[in-house]
This record gives sequence, structure tokens and C-alpha cells, in this order.
Amino acid sequence: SHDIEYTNSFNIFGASSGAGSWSDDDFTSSSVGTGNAGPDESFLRRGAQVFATREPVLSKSECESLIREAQKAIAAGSGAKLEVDLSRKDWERTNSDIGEARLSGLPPDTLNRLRSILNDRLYPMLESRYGVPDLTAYDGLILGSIAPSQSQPVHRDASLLTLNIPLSDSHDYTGGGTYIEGISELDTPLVIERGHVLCHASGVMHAGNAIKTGERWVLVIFCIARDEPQIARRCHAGGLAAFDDDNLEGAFEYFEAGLSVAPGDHLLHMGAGRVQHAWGKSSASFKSLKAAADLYLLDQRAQIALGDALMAQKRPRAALRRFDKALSAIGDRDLLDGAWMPLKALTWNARVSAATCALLCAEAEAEKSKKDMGWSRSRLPEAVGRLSTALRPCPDNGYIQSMRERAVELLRSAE
Ligand SMILES: O=C(O)CCC(=O)C(=O)O
Ligand SMILES: [Fe+2]
Repeated sequence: SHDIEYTNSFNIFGASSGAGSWSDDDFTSSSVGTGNAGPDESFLRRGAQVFATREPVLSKSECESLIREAQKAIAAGSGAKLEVDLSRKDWERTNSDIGEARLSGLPPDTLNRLRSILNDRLYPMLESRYGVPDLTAYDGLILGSIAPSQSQPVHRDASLLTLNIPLSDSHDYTGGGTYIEGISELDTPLVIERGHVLCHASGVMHAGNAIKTGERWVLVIFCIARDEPQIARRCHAGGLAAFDDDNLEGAFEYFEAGLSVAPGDHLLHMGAGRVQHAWGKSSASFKSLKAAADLYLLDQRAQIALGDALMAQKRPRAALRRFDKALSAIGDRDLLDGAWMPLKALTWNARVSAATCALLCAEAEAEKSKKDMGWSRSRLPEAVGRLSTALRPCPDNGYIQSMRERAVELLRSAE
């Protein structure tokens, strides 16, 4: 399927032939950290690096004309997806989204213009950044959203390298930009200017961020390379599709095949864990989740899922260790201005779960030994603090309030 995709794409969009005259000075860059850029990172030079151009690469009028073409295609229905794209089909969309135009549905003269932009500017740029020859644009989208919109789920793209080019002036919207997991301490979305190019390994975990006001259009182009069939990425997609079809055996085979070429890929471990869970093999599923949590430290979801699983097994102390680990890795980044909303939600839950575990342990201790409640003395203050933090966005939450009251009460009697 790689060869078929490559040939089809080559026929429409041509392919790269050299790195042109791009140099490091043309870009700002930052790293998501070695090992965090997906299963094909090692095929790329500087695969964990995310680059943004210092100057626009598409002119204002090029950007405006692409928006107009996309609007026309969306209105005519010709930009609609022709086939179900498995990597995107379960994404939620809100009514507020204007829609998206597939590049393949745009008129031939627009495609020809895009082809020359790719050949003259964008392919050489990618080749200069990542050292990969024979790139072609497998697919692309012009996405439009109108406020208030929802953020995309954090995801990988179904390609090797991704180009992301805002077509709207950044004054036309607030919020927006692209969230790139691990790119900075602050974990806030990257907003780049119209016509500038952001590029990254498609395996970097990322998402389009919700806009609060206005309208935002962005062109994303997904590139593949002739000599890199991306077996692990394809196995992951195949596994998810089989899982959706309730074909658990098939799904597991796909994930295992993926892991045989990319043993360090956290998403493949998560996939295997989902199948094992569905099979009721809880210790195998636990092991897969643990592998995922240990392999990819930028996302605490696996760690927190381990905590939830331990809670369900009525092991609050072991669960608390997982929540502690996750919360210390997050380090209150969720409380910063402009923090990524899903991180806020995840961390809020983790704080409440951690406090729940601490309360369960303290209750048990109070029941067992009325005399020395050493554990409660040392751990309850933190639980009270976590509940206070959780109350900040919802001070009237009676459930959290009563938990905090109980924690304070237990702490008093422990002291
Ligand atoms: O909206 C953005 O900046 C990112 C879009 C994206 O990642 C995608 O559509 O795959
Ligand atoms: Fe994406």
C-alpha cells in the first residue's frame, strides 16, 4: 500500500529533489525530546526537532486564494472525504467547524499551483530539515473553524512528515495554534503567523487548538518518503481498524507486528493493552500499559490509567503511587495561563483520584490503629492541598468539599 500511495501522490504532486538553499538561520526550532517523535523518528535526521520559518513562505494572496478555493470546495461538497480515513474518522467535530477540503478534491489549476509551491519551496525545506530524499505529498487538508471550536484530540498524522501553514492572519482569531506535546516547559499551543511554515515528524503527538473568537484556516500537508514504508505506523492504523470491527485477534496481530519493528512505541503498547483488556487478561494488559507509561513520559494518561486500574482492584496505596508519579511529572503545568485544556482535565481527575486514595488509606489506618496514624499525618496534608487545588475551578463542588472536610477531620485526629 505504501508503493501505491507513493505512486499516486507522485503523479499529482511530484517529489522532492534536493534540499534547495534553506539553512538553519531560516528557522526557529525546538525539540520534543529524543525518542518522543514516533516510530519513524530514527529514519529522520533531527526527527524530534520541530521547525518554524522566520519568514512567510506563502504570500498573503496565496493564502487568501487557498481559503477561497477551500470555501468553494466545501460549499460544493467536492472537498468532502472520498474515502473513510481511518486515522481521523472517530474525531469529534462541532457544528462550529466550517469544514475541511481535501487537497485531492480541489480543481486542477489549484493543484498545479500547490504542486509548484511544494516543488520549489516546501519539499526542499523538509529535505533540508530532516535529510529525507524523495518526499511526496500523500494528502493534505485545508481546515476551517469558526469560534467557539473544539480542540482536536492529540494525535499522529498518517504520514512521515507534516507541514502546517496557517492561512488566516493571527489577528483574525484568539486561541488557536497547534499544540505540540513536549515542545516546551509551558505546554501551550504554538501560534505562528500567516504563511509561515511549521514542520514536524508526523509521529510527534500534536493537535489543532480550539479558537475562542474569530475564524481560522490552516493548510496541513502530509508527506511520505519513497523508501520508508512506515510499517509500525501502518500496523497501528490496521490494529485500530480491526479493533473497531471487533476483530480482536486481528487487532492484536497488527499491534504485535508493529511492536516487532518498533518495540519502543507507546501507542502500539497501548493498543495491545486495549485488546488484552477486552480479553479479560488483566495482568497482560497492565504490563502493556506499564510499558507505554515508561516509554513515553510526555503524556501521563497511561500512568493515570494504571492508577485507575489499581483503584478498581481496591489497591489504593499502589494506585496512589501511580497518581503521585503522574502529578509530579505534570508539576502543576496545568495551572498555568493558557494551559492545554485536556491536560487540565486529566490533571484535575488525577488530583481527585490521588486524594481519594489517600482518604481510603487514612480511613483504613484510623480503623486499624487508633494510636499512631503516621501515614495519615504525613500524607493527608498533600491530599487536602490537592482537593483545594481541585476546588479552584469549581468552588461549589459539594463532593470535593466534603472529601476535603473529611480529610481535614482525619488529619486532626492523626495529629
Ligand atoms: O490545526 C492545526 O494546527 C493542526 C491540524 C492537524 O494536526 C491535523 O489536521 O492533522
Ligand atoms: Fe495532525
